[in-house]
Amino acid sequence: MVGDKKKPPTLDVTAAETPSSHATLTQSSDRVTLSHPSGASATILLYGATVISWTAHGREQLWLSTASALDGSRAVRGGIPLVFPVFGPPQAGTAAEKLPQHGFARTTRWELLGRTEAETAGDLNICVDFGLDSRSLDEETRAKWGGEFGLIYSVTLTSSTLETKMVVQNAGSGESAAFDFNVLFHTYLRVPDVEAIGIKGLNSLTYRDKTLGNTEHNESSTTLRITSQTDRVYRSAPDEIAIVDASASDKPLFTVTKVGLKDVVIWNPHAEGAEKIADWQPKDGWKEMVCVEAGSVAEWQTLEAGATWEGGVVHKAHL
Ligand SMILES: O=P(O)(O)OC[C@H]1O[C@@H](O)[C@H](O)[C@@H](O)[C@@H]1O
Repeated sequence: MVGDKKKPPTLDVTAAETPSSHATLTQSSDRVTLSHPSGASATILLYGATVISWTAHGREQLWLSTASALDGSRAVRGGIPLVFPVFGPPQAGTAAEKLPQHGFARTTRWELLGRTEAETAGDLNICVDFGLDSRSLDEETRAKWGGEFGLIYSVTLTSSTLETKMVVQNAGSGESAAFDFNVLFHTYLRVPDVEAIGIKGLNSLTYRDKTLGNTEHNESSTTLRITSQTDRVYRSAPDEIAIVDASASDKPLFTVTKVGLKDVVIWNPHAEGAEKIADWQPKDGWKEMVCVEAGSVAEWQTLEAGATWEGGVVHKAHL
């Protein structure tokens, strides 16, 4: 159950335009598109509340496979899929063991709750909220994970940023209602050339390398370069990660700023991984993307009955 206190006021989301600000929200049966007066935009599918497009500075900022299903038949390959309540393949012996990889949030249709607008530092913020709770899961999914939860997912667009924020509420009662969860924003950033980018902010962190049998390592470079298949979980990362163009004097491409989230996952399947992913197209699309995924995934987050957790990430596009 999504708590009423947290639930934003439901506005007239079908309104095509707000004349005073020239911000628009258009809605169809399967998606919502936000348009900002600067020309920036964001499109979110109700299926998985998956952001499938974010434009700023006149260009697409996210990578989306041209072979991705967008009809609700499987998780979207690209954009920003939501990972909840488990990250990766669930471990046997955990409460999430029967769930599919990355949980059910990305493969469940969410409810559109409403839209709000505000002005900060002279820029308009357009925010749209989506809700999902345990009562709206299908029987099969409910049988696989017992948590009584409410989620509110907010996507906020400004002229150059896209913020994604999640509120998790434990709607159960009694001591046995506590549940453990992981949450992660699986952002596929579009970059001009992945082998020319540098990722800054990870130096001296411990990471688990999934390409090396989940072994633990220490990051020794100040700038991570992607030269082969990369799949790493960096623990307790700093809140700001910079993605720069290392071939152009470290020109900033993106800044990813997390709030209330502990870890950062860096993933690029490279040629060998992309080949094995059925819905990955074009096959050499790995050259134009990098996943910089902020989340809390290295350890479980425990939420007691009645308690609320929140965390989010601001993606800033510099170009
Ligand atoms: O194919 P999926 O389920 O969307 O997952 C994509 C990738 O997601 C990343 O977050 C994981 O670290 C990778 O191990 C995984 O391959």
